[in-house]
Amino acid sequence: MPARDETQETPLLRLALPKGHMKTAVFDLLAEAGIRLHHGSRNYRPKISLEGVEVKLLKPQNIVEMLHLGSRDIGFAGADWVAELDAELVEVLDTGLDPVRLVAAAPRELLDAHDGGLPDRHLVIASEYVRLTEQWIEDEGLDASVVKSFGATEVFPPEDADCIVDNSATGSTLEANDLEVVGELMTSSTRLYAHPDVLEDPDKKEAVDRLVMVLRSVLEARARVMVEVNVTADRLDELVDVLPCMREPTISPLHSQSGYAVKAAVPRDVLPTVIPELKEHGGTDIVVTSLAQIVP
Ligand SMILES: Nc1ncnc2c1ncn2[C@@H]1O[C@H](COP(=O)(O)OP(=O)(O)OP(=O)(O)O)[C@@H](O)[C@H]1O
Ligand SMILES: O=P(O)(O)OC[C@H]1O[C@H](OP(=O)(O)OP(=O)(O)O)[C@H](O)[C@@H]1O
Repeated sequence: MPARDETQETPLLRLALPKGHMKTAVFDLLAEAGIRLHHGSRNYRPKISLEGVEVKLLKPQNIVEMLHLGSRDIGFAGADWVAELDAELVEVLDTGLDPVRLVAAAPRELLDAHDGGLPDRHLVIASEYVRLTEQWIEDEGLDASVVKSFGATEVFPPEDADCIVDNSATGSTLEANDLEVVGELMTSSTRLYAHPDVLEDPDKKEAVDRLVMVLRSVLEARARVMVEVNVTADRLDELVDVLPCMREPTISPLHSQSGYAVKAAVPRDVLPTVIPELKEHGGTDIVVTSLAQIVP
């Protein structure tokens, strides 16, 4: 472990936040959870509004290494780099943010010339993910060697490699370079990882659990909306039957006994079917509102 400045107060948690692709979504998540960060554009040590937490911005690959070495306690990183670096970390939260697929891809021309598959000869595969690529070569029983890339992997074929292994989000970089997916090694997303020892320390564990709870509450709230609907007493039961909710809906009598107001946190993606169904089952005055946080 690197030398520590003993004159500085030891933080309870040393948190690593990602620079690069994953930064925006992670910073938005923290902001929605009410966690403020103060930093200048070139300052990699922002101040965080969580007592006892010290923050540093690092590239995700380095976050995995620092967590593995134990010089950081918790940090956000992609599952792909945790797998590539074979790091023994504990995943404490999968945010599901910035999902990517780690894929093998080859030039369309090459595949077309070999009945849609890879040629049966020695292949050169370019990738930043050398370990995972070597594992894939073994799993697929290929005769291949890996050339390590440091970005711009898609430009290697056809002259400098036969195919590539790289992450793909929208697929537009593969498309722009005439590459077609021939295999999927894994899927990845932004996750919060901890060094195993952190969870053995009760104070640190409590701080991690609290952070995970508030972040999860934001993710949960993003996936749901609050639906409020009025209904007459004779149709209450049939309306409640078509209303998906977390546990039981809240039912309140309307003024002058004219019916009920029903309220439930509903998964956002069922709205297109649920709203018409509520109307069909006697619902009126339907109001849908966004949620900020849900703690079950
Ligand atoms: N659209 C995306 N493109 C690339 N990596 C992404 C994307 N979305 C999420 N990630 C994840 O981000 C991590 C890599 O982050 P990073 O910002 O360092 O990417 P990079 O390609 O090395 O960036 P840079 O182009 O700045 O070198 C990986 O875990 C990867 O899975
Ligand atoms: O599927 P897409 O939405 O096109 O995104 C995936 C691409 O984005 C990243 O590249 P980046 O722009 O970071 O350049 P790099 O390869 O040089 O790191 C990644 O390495 C892929 O090449």
